[in-house]
Amino acid sequence: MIVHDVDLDVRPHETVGLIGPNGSGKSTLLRCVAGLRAPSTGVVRYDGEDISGWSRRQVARRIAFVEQVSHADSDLRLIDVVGLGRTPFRDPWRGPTVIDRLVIEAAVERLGLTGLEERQWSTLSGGERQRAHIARALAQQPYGILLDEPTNHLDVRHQFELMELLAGSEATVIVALHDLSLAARYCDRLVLLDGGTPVAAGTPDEVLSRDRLRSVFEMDAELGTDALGNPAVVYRSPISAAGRPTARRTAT
Ligand SMILES: Nc1ncnc2c1ncn2[C@@H]1O[C@H](COP(=O)(O)OP(=O)(O)OP(=O)(O)O)[C@@H](O)[C@H]1O
Repeated sequence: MIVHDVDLDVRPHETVGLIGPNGSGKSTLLRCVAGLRAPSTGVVRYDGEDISGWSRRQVARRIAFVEQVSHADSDLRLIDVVGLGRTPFRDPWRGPTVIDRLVIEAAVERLGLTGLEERQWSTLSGGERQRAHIARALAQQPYGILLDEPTNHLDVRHQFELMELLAGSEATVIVALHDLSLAARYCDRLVLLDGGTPVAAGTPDEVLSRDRLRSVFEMDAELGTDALGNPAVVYRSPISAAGRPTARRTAT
């Protein structure tokens, strides 16, 4: 495959949401942008520079990538995992500098992980591990952060805190999300993938039309606002194979 015809220009400091159904190509596209997967055609450029010949270290000095899966079987402590974010900048023959320590400490605090620094990785909950990976990405002090479903293990409060952190960050952010309301509320722009191809890009209002929610997500739904005036997708029901909503009762 797997992803094709992508022409995506992400501007500095922008928060771009990648949305699309399961298997639509979000993770694959993120891996290409992260330099972990070479596109068979086309190029990935950071600030106009083709990254195809770059080392992992060169990429990691610019971009942090928070992938979806995180293994539990590690004997590292949380602070060691967050500290990995400093690796691209570190002299391999020296220990962490004072700056490294301060940056790591700030990232731990930012993700609400203070007090868990010494905990073994295997004893952390899924959400704590996910937040530690995001702290590791912040410790990298990157120009850009790529995140693949970073809210999937987080409780509601941490989901919102993370999205506020990303939207308010100086870094350029590309984040794959399944939660369309979070995407609409916090992303400047959305790119909608379907079958490996971007089928729409623009502001949440432009992208999340009722027709697209129907044709791409197979949901009878629409983008509106919640009681507080924030963007929110209201779902009525899945669309059946016959093209009609399946639920008898529909939410308003
Ligand atoms: N290494 C691979 N070899 C063959 N097919 C692959 C490979 N990696 C991914 N795919 C396929 O490419 C398609 C896109 O996968 P991808 O993981 O990018 O989707 P996604 O939008 O991130 O999905 P999800 O929402 O389920 O996480 C899927 O059909 C997947 O099965």
